[in-house]
Amino acid sequence: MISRLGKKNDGLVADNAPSGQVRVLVVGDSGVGKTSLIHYILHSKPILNARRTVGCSVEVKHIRYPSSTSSSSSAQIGTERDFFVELWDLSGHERYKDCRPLFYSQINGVIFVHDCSQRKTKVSLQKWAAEVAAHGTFSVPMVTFNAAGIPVPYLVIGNKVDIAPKNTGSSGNLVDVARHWVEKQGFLSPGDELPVTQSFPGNGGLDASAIEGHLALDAIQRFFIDLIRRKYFGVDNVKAPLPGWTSPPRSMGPYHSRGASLHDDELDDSYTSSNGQGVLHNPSIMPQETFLASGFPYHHHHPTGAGETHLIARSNSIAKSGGSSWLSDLDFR
Ligand SMILES: Nc1nc2c(ncn2[C@@H]2O[C@H](COP(=O)(O)OP(=O)(O)OP(=O)(O)O)[C@@H](O)[C@H]2O)c(=O)[nH]1
Repeated sequence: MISRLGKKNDGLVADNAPSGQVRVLVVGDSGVGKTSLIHYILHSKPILNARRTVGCSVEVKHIRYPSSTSSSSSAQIGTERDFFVELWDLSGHERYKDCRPLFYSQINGVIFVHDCSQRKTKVSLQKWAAEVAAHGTFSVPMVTFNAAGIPVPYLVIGNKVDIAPKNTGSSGNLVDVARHWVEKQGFLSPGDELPVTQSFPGNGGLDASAIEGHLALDAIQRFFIDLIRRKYFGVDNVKAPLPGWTSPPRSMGPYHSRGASLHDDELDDSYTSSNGQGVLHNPSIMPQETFLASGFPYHHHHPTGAGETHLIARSNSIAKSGGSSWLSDLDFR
């Protein structure tokens, strides 16, 4: 990836080295799909064999800013800079509870993930928020603390909507869920037959291109760009809504004092985007608090033991160096 950086692009000269980096923690209970989500964010396609994370794994996404999703008013004419978004994928397993705080350092943003098919993972987000708030150090913290009790923006992503019990009028059956989603996209009218292929095991197959649009990648990109803007451009886009999202009236203010937590009823206060790509909650407090839904039909196997990804050596090196990350070579400030 690094070799691609520094190319001239439409007459705009980018620096030879990335201009900076933001760090995003991705937390939530074991098995909610954090690794799978990160893979999708990076590669725009579902992962084939998600493996349980050992300790912590870090993936890096390259973003060119101003990008096509940034607002023109914020763009600096004639400049285009490269940034890295570090996605720190923390194992949700209890056995790593004690070592996790080692990774809660210099955080620019947090993505909380829960599994829509298991309500307790949503309730757990309060615990996760408290853990990050108690042990984290934050880069460019806000003066006030938000609903999660942390001083940096966060996203909440409800994953596995494909297998979650629905309040959408469908039965919760995978094919029904896919039909509902395809209808929302405008690909199908109610009553039309859902095109299925034999490529998807178990249910006779679903069209992959329809499935793969279920996470609002654009909203996530905006979140990353907002973090970059906060850190490097001093722009705090607290109240600006994402384009294409409608917002119901809401009385809650943008921030809560420290000690506040993510409440279940807040997580339930949902509405749907006008482009139908996801579910977004709490619009009045965007982008500090943005709620998305995602889900892709997966094979269900979550290997343990021998199948685990082995990143513990890297994790240890972070511990030994007293918090200075092996990713420090990516921090080009
Ligand atoms: N049906 C469905 N399964 C999913 C989805 N996302 C992930 N999975 C499956 O859920 C299991 C766990 O996914 P992971 O991405 O490893 O979960 P994790 O949160 O990283 O888990 P830990 O590493 O233990 O913290 C895997 O079998 C995935 O294939 C989804 O959107 N829908």
